[in-house]
Amino acid sequence: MKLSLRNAGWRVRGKDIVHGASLDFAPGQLTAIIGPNGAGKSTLLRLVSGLLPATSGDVQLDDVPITTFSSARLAASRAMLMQDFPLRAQFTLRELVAMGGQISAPFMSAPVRFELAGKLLERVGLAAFAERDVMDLSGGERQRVHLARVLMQLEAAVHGTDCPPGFLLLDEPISAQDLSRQHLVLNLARAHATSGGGVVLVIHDLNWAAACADRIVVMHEGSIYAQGAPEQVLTNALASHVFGLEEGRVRMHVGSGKPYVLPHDMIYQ
Ligand SMILES: Nc1ncnc2c1ncn2[C@@H]1O[C@H](COP(=O)(O)OP(=O)(O)OP(=O)(O)O)[C@@H](O)[C@H]1O
Repeated sequence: MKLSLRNAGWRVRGKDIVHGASLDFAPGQLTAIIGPNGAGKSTLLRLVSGLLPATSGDVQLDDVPITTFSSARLAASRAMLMQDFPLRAQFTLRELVAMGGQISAPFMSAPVRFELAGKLLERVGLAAFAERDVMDLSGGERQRVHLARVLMQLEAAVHGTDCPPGFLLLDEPISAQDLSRQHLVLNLARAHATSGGGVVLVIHDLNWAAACADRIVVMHEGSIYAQGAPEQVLTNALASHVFGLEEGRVRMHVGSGKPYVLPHDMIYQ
């Protein structure tokens, strides 16, 4: 399965928020989208998901416009973790995660659905809270239960088959996580790619982007400014032009060969 933007854009109130975006997302590949606040990253991801219809160009799954897909086929093909994740109803964590498969795998039996939900809760480090009310979670825990829910959406759709899962679209999935859970979440994203699913990740932390991505896409003022392997893209020239950092902030990590960024000299008085 291939997910593509073809010269896609979104315009509102006479302003191009995203314009002329052309990108292909492949199974097995993890793409990180980086860029300053307001650059259009979340809008681009919402276009990729089909949740936001493009006002110009096209978004395609296997060369077919995404707008023509049934909701069940779309739910099986891609799942999106939003930046904010409001919860208005009272469910246990297991129930919420199990609901992730309702549209993508409508014929899965309840016992199988609940068992798979339990396994996903284990993977996001929340097994002990499976029967707890979702309203009683911390911000970081809530973000991870929603990650389990979107993983459920994709994995339930291919459960018991040899088919790879669909595209996992994550908008700032580590924003509420401590350092070890950041690692856990990004490892889950990587595992999804290793199992044959595609991953597209909006992320502010340039060091995590460089460490975990096969490809970095840089958004700047609504356009795709650069794309490629982390070491090709994350240069001093880019850090200075796009992020306004002083020259010399980007270094190469000797062991991994990956770039890393030191945003400032830390001065303590
Ligand atoms: N409905 C809307 N009407 C007008 N402007 C909008 C609308 N939605 C988004 N924008 C503007 O579009 C720009 C891009 O928004 P977007 O959320 O895609 O940025 P982003 O790169 O994800 O930013 P951040 O890093 O701050 O999350 C912002 O300047 C935002 O204010």
